[in-house]
Amino acid sequence: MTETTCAPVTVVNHPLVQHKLTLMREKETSTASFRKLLREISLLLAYEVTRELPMTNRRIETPIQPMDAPTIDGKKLALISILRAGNGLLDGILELIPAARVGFVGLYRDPDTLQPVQYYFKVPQHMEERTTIVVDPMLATGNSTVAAIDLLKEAGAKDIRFLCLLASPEGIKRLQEAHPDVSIVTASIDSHLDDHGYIVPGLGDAGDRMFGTK
Ligand SMILES: O=P(O)(O)OC[C@H]1O[C@H](OP(=O)(O)OP(=O)(O)O)[C@H](O)[C@@H]1O
Ligand SMILES: O=c1cc[nH]c(=O)[nH]1
Ligand SMILES: [Mg+2]
Repeated sequence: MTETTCAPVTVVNHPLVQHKLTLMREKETSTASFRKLLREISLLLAYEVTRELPMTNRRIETPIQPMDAPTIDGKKLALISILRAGNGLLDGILELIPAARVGFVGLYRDPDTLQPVQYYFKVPQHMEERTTIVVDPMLATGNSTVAAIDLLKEAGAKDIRFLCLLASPEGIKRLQEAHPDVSIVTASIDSHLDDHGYIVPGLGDAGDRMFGTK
């Protein structure tokens, strides 16, 4: 029997990330602070998720002499946010790579079935030519991420990475079974899911905490 080899799962253990994540987990943290921390963490996680981006050389002139210098071709990158909470990770990465193309997959998780319900889909053209980074702070059951990546692959995407803040072991297993080619970057793999599909210890509902809804 042949075993499927999965793309790597990277946990970003950097002290700055872990410190900010602890502040985000605390239930007394305000909506304003939560949003600010998510933005700050997104800049740090962007460093890891963009590590293997393809580079090209561009001819430039330094004050001393011409050289072929490495650059990222931002236009070849597609950043895909899973609405709503994905936007909290998107903004920081977009600030670092402003030329990136941006898409949105609108999904919410039905609280009873824990199945994703799609309400929006808009992605850049020529997805097959791009490196795609999908962002959503929470990988819980994995149903939302798997559904989003199903849709992105139907749209042509091939080279896909997934960035989240918190992952559950169940969500990682589900994503790896459905899409073993997709690498995962996260700030933490938490303990398990509770009976309502929430990550334990987690941070609660990321979208509600970002936007002050409930
Ligand atoms: O792995 P899953 O079990 O599918 O759960 C994770 C999903 O749940 C949250 O979104 P939610 O449905 O709350 O929508 P929101 O971002 O609009 O709040 C989260 O941002 C993920 O998209
Ligand atoms: O713990 C969880 C699970 C799903 N969605 C969230 O926002 N948090
Ligand atoms: Mg939510």
